[in-house]
Amino acid sequence: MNKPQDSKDNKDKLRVYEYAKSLSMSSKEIITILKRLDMPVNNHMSVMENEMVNKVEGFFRDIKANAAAKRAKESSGATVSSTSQAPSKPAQPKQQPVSQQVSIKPELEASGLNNKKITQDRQEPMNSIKTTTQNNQQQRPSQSSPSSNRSAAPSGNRPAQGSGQSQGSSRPSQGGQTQNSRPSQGGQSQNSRPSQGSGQGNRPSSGGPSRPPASQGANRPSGTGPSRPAGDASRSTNGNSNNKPGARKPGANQGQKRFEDGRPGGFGRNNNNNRGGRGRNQRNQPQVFREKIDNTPKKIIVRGTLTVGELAKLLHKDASEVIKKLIVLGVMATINQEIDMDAILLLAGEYGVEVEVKIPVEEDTFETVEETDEEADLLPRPPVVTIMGHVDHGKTTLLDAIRKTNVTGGEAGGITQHIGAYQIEANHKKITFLDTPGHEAFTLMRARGAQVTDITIIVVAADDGVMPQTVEAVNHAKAAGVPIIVAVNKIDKPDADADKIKQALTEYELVPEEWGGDTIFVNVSAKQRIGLEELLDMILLVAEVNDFKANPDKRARGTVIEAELDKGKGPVARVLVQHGTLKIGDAFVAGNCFGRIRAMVNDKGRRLKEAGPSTPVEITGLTEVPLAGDPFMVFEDERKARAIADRRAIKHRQSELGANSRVTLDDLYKHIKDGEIKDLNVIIKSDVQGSAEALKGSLAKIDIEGVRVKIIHSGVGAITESDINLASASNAIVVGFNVRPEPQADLAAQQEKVDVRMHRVIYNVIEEIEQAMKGMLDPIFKEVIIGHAEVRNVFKVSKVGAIAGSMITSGKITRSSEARIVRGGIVVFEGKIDTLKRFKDDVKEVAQGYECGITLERFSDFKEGDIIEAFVMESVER
Ligand SMILES: Nc1nc2c(ncn2[C@@H]2O[C@H](COP(=O)(O)OP(=O)(O)OP(=O)(O)O)[C@@H](O)[C@H]2O)c(=O)[nH]1
Repeated sequence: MNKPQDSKDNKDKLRVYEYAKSLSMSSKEIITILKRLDMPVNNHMSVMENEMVNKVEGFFRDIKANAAAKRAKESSGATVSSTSQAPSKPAQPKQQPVSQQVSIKPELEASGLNNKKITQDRQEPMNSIKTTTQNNQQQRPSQSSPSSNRSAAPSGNRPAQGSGQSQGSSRPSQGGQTQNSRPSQGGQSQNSRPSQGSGQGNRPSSGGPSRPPASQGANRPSGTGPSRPAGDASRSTNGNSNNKPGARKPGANQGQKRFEDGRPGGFGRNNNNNRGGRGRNQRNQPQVFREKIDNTPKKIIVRGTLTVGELAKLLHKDASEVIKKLIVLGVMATINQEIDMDAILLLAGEYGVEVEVKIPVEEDTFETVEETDEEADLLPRPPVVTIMGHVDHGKTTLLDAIRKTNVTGGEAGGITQHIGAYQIEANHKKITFLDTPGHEAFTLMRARGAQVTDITIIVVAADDGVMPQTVEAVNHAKAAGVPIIVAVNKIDKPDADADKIKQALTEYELVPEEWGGDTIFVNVSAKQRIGLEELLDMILLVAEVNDFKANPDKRARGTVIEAELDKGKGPVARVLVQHGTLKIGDAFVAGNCFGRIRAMVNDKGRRLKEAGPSTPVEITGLTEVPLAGDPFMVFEDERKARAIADRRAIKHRQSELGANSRVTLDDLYKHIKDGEIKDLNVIIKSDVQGSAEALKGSLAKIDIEGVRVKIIHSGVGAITESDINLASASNAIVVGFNVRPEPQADLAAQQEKVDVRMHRVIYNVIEEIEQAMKGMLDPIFKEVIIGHAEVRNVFKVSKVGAIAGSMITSGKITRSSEARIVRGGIVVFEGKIDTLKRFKDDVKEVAQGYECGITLERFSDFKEGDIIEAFVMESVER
């Protein structure tokens, strides 16, 4: 076994890299620290003198004073803990050089219980660990270096030395404790450390014996273990092994118990220092262990993966203890390794700790993140209703009638304010109505990604009938998947014919309940206020069926309904709170703007302190004016809100420049192939109803490899902005048959990048769509170079610009080809050939070996020596 001298030798051999390894640190880090401490060090092979180790330890101690105290506390009395540990770590191939089977603690050994090798299988199930850089964890004290260091320090600085101590008895300095701790050392003594690692053979001898085994084991508070990898080490020691690292590790200490002061029992083998002293004392004196206080938290909050160290901290555990547990669970991880959520949950479960997983939302694009709430947190919320219908059918009158008749008693005195939406109460339940009737606003919002409406009311004048905008409204509501209630209005009129309306709407799949369908029809007179209550009842019924709920107990999210710059108040936004509760003082982002809620007013002109789900409010406190349909969300503070708004603004500008994601016939095939599209949404506008119907019928028959055409709207007349909005909101293309887009629609189509196709022959429409679905639409063009010319002279001619007197050096140049100017290998211009002349005559082409004069469109900066490369675009099969 180890003799003191041996250990000493070993000591001397401790290298920076070994020391670093023992601390789970990189050599570079240790070197940096040494340099900072003015210690002489060259590279990772430099020898770590005691003094150096001491200094490093001291350094860590200083900066980790708190952690040290904590750890010390924990480490104190523990009893030998789980057997678990010791597994060999097969899992980490990288690191583990040799098959290491770590033997278990001495005690166990003695009892003949250990020596279990933990096999890989154990680990297989959860190989969650992402990185495997380190060596054996066991040896590595999870603890971060500091801790280990600390321990090490006492022990005499060399972690490795531990073994020496192990002997404990023999080595005074070591303070018995350690014995195990540094197996490696032990090993070393005999062989050099490294070697030892592997060779257990040696170890045993050295280490084994040296270890006062059992006894020590006994002493060793396993508790300590945690903090010190040593604990592990010790185990290993016994057994054997690998320990190289272990050896160095301060771990050694671990083996030891910690003193009350929290320090590891020292080993300090060599050292003369107090620590060493202590170590000795330790042995001789009755050791006072601290009682272990279980300060395990009941619940921890996890936001994604954690490193072992971070998890240990959250659990108020020593990292090495956590590492051990993980090993038992089949996860090999070192302190700095990240473990995934499964492993976190498993480990927390081991400690009986509840885990709340809070994955942070992708905050910059918060509107795309769907928050899921616990069912228990959800409370019913008022439905949000939009009224749509044909012009003059009474939408505004109906909205006003509802607003006036159903103001709650307490708020009757309030002055009605236009804030984009209002709330009424019917049967003690609230209903929110959006103030802007019509499907244009509805679909515009939807095109901007905002889905605020829960229920739509389609108003149809009983004296007029189903009109084009009625149909549009129905299609817009259907495209949005929002439930429809039909309000047959103006039934007070003598020529009102409600049944005619019902009949007409059956064509659009709106069949009244009394006729066996599932659409609710209510006869009303907005003007005479007839049937309003029934209408409200029906709204509440639909709301109940759909079970609209929200969690009021979280930060607010919603949508901007309107916004404007008010002369007195500055930027104001009318927002509909959809989730959570909005409060005065909340910092928020609305679209690309941000602010802090200065004041909130409801539709009755009342100031509110907070607004829950489905509540429309007008807010001030914005820095800029957002857009209708912009998403709105509250953030922790204004600084964060500003940063997010800024990033959104930048991204918005970038995406405006970039390509759009809307489907077009040109890229339809790609979308189909990628499985992104199952239906091709089409809007048809035609000159007469007959052709629209004919087109609809023909397109409906198309079915190419399971992909079908879905007509989401068809109508007669020019293509309107509303059609474009619907297309944009529904990712549809627009087919115009014998019609043209209105100027506004044209503009909107360009802006929204909606594909609009105009045709005069039905067959062409069908063929084009079929071809697009098959990916055979347009030919692909490829460039074919037809010749080169070299510029020999440049003539400047007023009015004409520059003429390049050139020699055709290869192929030919034609008048209809395109050309690029190549100067020194760099293309300086590309464009069309303007003129091609031989002497004074325009020619169609000039062949190789002839001279000619060439001018290009919009280019006159020829230089002698330029190469003119002529090319044409030729179509190729897809
Ligand atoms: N007799 C009768 N007239 C009504 C009724 N509802 C609305 N009106 C009248 O119909 C006309 C149009 O009503 P609005 O409420 O402006 O119709 P609208 O659908 O909002 O019209 P736009 O805003 O132009 O789309 C007005 O003159 C109303 O007075 C009703 O129930 N009975």
